[in-house]
Amino acid sequence: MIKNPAIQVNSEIGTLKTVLLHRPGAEIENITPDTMERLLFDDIPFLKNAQIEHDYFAKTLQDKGIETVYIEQLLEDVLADSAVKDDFLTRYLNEHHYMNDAMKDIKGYLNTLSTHDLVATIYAGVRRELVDFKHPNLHDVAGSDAENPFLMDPLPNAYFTRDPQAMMGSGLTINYMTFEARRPESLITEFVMKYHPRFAGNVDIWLDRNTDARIEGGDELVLNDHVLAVGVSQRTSSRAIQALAEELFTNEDSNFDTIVAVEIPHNHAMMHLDTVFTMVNYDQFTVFPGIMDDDGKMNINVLHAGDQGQVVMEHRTNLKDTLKEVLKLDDLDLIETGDGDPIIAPREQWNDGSNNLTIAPGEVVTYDRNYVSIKLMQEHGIKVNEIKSSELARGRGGGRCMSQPIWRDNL
Ligand SMILES: NC(=O)NCCC[C@H](N)C(=O)O
Repeated sequence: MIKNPAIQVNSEIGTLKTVLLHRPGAEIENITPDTMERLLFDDIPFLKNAQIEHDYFAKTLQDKGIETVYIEQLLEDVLADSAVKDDFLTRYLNEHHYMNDAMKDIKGYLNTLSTHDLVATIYAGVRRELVDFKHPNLHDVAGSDAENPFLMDPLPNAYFTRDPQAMMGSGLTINYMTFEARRPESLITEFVMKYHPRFAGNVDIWLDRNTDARIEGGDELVLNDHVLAVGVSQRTSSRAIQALAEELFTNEDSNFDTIVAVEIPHNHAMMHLDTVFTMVNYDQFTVFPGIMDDDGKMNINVLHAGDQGQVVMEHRTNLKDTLKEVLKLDDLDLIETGDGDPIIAPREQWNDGSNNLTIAPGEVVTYDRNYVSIKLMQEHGIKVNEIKSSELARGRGGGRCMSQPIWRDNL
C-alpha cells in the first residue's frame, strides 16, 4: 500500500485539483509538410497563437483554483541529476537506434546544453547538422529517411498530455504508444514517475511501457472508483485492456473491478475513445453518434473481476444500457455531439466537440468553435467554460486530450 499517494483520480468528474500540462513549444514549428502525417498532425499550427491559446486554457483552470503542473518542468527537475540525465539520454538515443560512437557523439552535443535547453531540445527534436559524427554509419547520416532533417524527431503531440500515461486510483499506466512519433513522450513520464520527488515511491504503476501491448490515455476513462471504460481503438489493443484488467483486479492497491471495453472505429479522426465520448456529470455523457451502427449497436465487452480476481467477460451491444448497468443508474442522458446532425456532428467531432475536460460534476472546459455541441450541453444543464481553439485544434485533440488530472476530489 502506498503511504502518501501522489495521485488520486477516482472519477472523470470529481472536482479537479491538480492537472499536468505541456505548453506547446518549438516542436510545433518543426513539423513540415513531409513529416506532418508521420507526426500525426493535419496542419502546421502557428506557434505564437497556439501558445496564447494554451496559456488561456491554463489560466481558465488556474482561475478555478486548479494547480497546473508542467511536465517539461518536472523533466527538467529530474534531469538536473547527472546520473539520471545520462541514463535518460542513453534510453532516448537507444530507442532512436543510436548506439556506440553515434551515441557518444550525440550525447557530446546534448551535454553542452543547460538542463533547461536540453529539455526544450528533446521536445523540439535534434537537427542533423548540430551533431558532428566522428565515425558515422549509414543510419547516423541518413536515418530511416534521407529527407529527414532530424536525428530525433520533434514531439509536437506532447501538448496532449492525456495520452502517454493514464492516472487512475492511486496510480497510472505508463503507456506503450502505438506510433513511434509519440513513444518518447511516455519515456519522459517513466523518468518523472521514477525520479521526481513528488512522485517517486508514491504511485502505483499498473502497467509500464515495456508491456508489449499498445494503450493510450485518451482511451482510458475513469467512470467511478471501481469502473473504467477503455476504448478498443486505433491506439489501444484488446490485449492491453486484458493485461490492465488482470493487474487491476488482483493488485491490492486497486479498487477497480470492472472495465467496459468499447470498440470504436479505427481511424485518425476518432483515434481515442475520448474523441467520441466523455463523461460530464454523474449521469451525463457526450457521445458522437457515428460510433454506433444504424441500429444504435456497438461491440462492447464488460470485464468483471471474478471471485479469485480472474477476468470474467460479458458481451453487450447497447452503450446506454451498459452504462446504466455498470454505474447502477435508473436513467442517463447521452448528449449527442453536434446535435446528431449529419453535417454538424462530424465537423464538431473533428474539432473535438466530444472532447470535454470535466472539472467538476456538470462543469466542463471545451473548445469555443463547437457552438452547436456547446449550446446543447447548456440546454442539458452543463456549465461550459469555453477556450480558444484556432491553432490547438489542428493537432486533433481538445480539453481532455490536453490535460492529465493528477488529483481530483473523491465524489
Ligand atoms: N486523447 C486524445 O484524443 N488525444 C489527441 C491526440 C492527437 C494526436 N495528434 C495523435 O494523433 O496522437
